[in-house]
Amino acid sequence: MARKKIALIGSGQIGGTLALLAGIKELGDIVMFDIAEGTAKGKALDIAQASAVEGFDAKLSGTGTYEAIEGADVCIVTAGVPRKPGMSRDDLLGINLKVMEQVGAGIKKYAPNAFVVCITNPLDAMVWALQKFSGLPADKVVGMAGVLDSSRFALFLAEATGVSIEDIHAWTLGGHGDDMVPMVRHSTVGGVPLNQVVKSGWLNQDKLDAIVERTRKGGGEIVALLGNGSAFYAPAASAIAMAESYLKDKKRVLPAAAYLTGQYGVKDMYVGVPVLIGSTGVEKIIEFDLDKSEQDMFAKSVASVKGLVDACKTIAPDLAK
Ligand SMILES: NC(=O)C1=CN([C@@H]2O[C@H](COP(=O)(O)OP(=O)(O)OC[C@H]3O[C@@H](n4cnc5c(N)ncnc54)[C@H](O)[C@@H]3O)[C@@H](O)[C@H]2O)C=CC1
Ligand SMILES: O=C([O-])CC(=O)C(=O)O
Repeated sequence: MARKKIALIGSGQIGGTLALLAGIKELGDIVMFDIAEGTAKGKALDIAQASAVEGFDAKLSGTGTYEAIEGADVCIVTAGVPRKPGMSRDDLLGINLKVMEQVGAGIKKYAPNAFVVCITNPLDAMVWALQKFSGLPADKVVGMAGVLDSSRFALFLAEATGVSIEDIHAWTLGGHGDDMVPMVRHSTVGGVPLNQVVKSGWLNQDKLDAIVERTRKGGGEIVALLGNGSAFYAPAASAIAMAESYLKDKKRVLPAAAYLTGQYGVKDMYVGVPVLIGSTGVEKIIEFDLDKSEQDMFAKSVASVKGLVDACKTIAPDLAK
C-alpha cells in the first residue's frame, strides 16, 4: 500500500511540530509548504535527519510552490500569523483572511480530495472562509480547536483531582474564543460527571469555576508566557489526532469546528461541536442535550463567531455569495 501524503501548509512553530509528530507516528510522507521556502526546506531536512535516530520511515520535503502538494490525502493549515501579548485572536482576521484565500486556491487546484484541518486563527471564521475559498465539500474541511480546549480542561482537572489524565474525559463546545463553553455536565473524572465530583466534595465549586475560566483563557495564558508567539505543541498534537482518525478510519469522536446545517440551531457556520471523524471526513455531528444555561453560553459564543464571519464577508464580499 502506497504511503499517504500529508501536506502541511505553514511550516512555522505548529507546522514543524506537526511534521515531527506525523513522522514519528508514520502517518505518511510529509510535504512542508511555506512562503518562507527556506524554513520549509530546512525543517523538513532537520526532521528527516531525526528519522535516522527515531527510526521512522517517512519522506520529508520542503517547498514554496503549491504543485508539490498535488494529490495530498490530508492538508493541515497553519499558514498566517499568530497573536502577540495584548492582541486577541480576532485581531488576526484581516491578515489571515488573505492567507486563507491563497491557501484555499492552492488546495482547490492541487489537493481537491484532501481532508483539510485548519488551525489558523481566528479559527472558526478562518475555517469557514477556507472552505468557501477552496470549494471542497464541507464535511472534508474542519477546524482544530476543541481538541486543544478540551485537553486544557482535562489537564487542569487531572491536576486538581490527582486522577490520571487518561481517566478524564473533558468536552468543550462553541467557538475558539474566551467565551467557549467548557461542558461541566458532560465531562467526567473517572467516569463521574463533574457536578457529582463537586457534590461529593472531591473538588470544590470555586476551584471548578477557576478551572473553567482558566480553560477559556488557556491560549492567552501561553501567549503571555511566551511573549513572542502562541502555543504550538498541544495544538499540533490535537490536529494530528484528527488527521489520524481520518487516515486510519478510527471514527473517533472529537470536538472540532464543523460546518453546521441546523444542528444546535446553527446554519452556514463553523462552530465547535463533537464530530465523528472517519475515512470520509466528518461522518456525524453529535448533538449534546443542552440545558438552558448551556444553551445561553453556546448562543453567546456562536454570536461572537457570527460577528467574525460577517467581518470576513465585508472584507471579501465574494464570500457572502
Ligand atoms: N486553532 C487553534 O487552536 C490554534 C491556532 N493557532 C494559530 O495557528 C497559526 C499558526 O501558528 P504558529 O505556527 O505558531 O505561527 P508561526 O508564525 O510560527 O507560523 C506560521 C507560518 O505561516 C507562514 N505563512 C504566512 N503567510 C503564509 C502564506 N500566505 N502562505 C504560506 N505560509 C504562510 C509563515 O511564514 C510562518 O512560517 C496562527 O494563526 C495561530 O494563531 C495557534 C495555536 C492554536
Ligand atoms: O491563543 C492563541 O492565540 C493561540 C490559540 O488559539 C490557543 O493556544 O488556543
